[in-house]
Amino acid sequence: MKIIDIRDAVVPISSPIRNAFIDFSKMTASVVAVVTDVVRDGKPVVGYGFNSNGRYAASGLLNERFLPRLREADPESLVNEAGDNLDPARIWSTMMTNEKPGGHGERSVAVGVVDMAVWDAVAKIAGQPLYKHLADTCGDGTHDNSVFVYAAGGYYYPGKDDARLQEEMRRYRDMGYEVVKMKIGGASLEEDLRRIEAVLDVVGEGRYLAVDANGRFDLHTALAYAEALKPYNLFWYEEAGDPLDFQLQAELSKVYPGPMATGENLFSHQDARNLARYGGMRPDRDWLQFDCALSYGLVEYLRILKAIEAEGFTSRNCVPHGGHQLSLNIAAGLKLGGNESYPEVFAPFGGFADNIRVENGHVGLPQAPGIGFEQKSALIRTMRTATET
Ligand SMILES: O=C([O-])CC(=O)C(=O)O
Ligand SMILES: [Mg+2]
Repeated sequence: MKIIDIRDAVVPISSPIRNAFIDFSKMTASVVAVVTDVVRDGKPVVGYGFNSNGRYAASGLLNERFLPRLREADPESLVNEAGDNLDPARIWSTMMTNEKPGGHGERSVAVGVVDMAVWDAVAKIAGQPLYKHLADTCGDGTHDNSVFVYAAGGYYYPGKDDARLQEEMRRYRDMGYEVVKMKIGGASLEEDLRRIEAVLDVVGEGRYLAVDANGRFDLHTALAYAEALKPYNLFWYEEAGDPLDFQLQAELSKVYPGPMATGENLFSHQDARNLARYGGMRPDRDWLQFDCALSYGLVEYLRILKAIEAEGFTSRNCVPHGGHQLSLNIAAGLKLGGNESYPEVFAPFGGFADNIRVENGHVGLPQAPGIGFEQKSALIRTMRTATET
């Protein structure tokens, strides 16, 4: 078998929302389709990928470096020993030929989007949902039947007052989510505390609310928020400071007793290991949010899991950023702590299969082969139209 075509496109995932650091008015994503010569149900198997959210489309990197390397490679060098399926690790190494280590930048996004499409194709060719394939080939042979998910939203946008924020959170709870997440750090501490209390009026207790500062704070501000947030006993306090400021994170963990979360802007197993080593993160309560789609894909995520396990964490510490179905499959197949979900933002990329409801804060998984894009009609339509497949 072989890859016969790889197509990429840029799609908007823009909206007027704002976190503490950026607005999403011009946000884009890359979509990639890997077309194979394998036929299932009378049609060629096509794997799809996209690059999560928060980083812009990587078309320059894809078209100048990573896709030409795959197109120029001997097709046989990209398949497994048996020659009956793609080999994600070999494809990864081919893409990374002549790339120096370190300074991961955003090439990890370009590699990540292709890697997602490759795994989708691999599971479709294997005739299994990806979570089952992962459990069998990279896990312990068993998988979780449902995954903890929380509803991420609570953005700042023009004209949004506390009543609108409360309505949004009420909708998430009505959809079956228990834990909701809101943005902080885009307003004064006083205003954010008022917003937090408004949401607590809806969800009842701090353990149902996570807050996300998107790396906005210096140490002084991070500590001031920590002090103010402490009494609420929140689900977590996320990305207080710059993603690479491990000392800030470590200082914070000395004074903030509640759970903290970070890692969505670390894009390699080396960076993940540094966070685990030097960031003061506590395996008994903290959460690691590496997003495989932004960080060289699932091939690299397997290395990330190994690296953090060597530092005392387990896969259950991981609740990836991004709200996408690849992480959902990883969460079920490799037994992570859960997955993010965006019920109302980043459409059609946020959210899960159309016909699977969230119940008691957990979501089930589709049975169809692949990652499950075909079970989310608006998303597969967007991907097919963009790549004309
Ligand atoms: O607003 C964003 O960039 C998304 C984010 O941090 C998250 O989902 O945790
Ligand atoms: Mg975040």
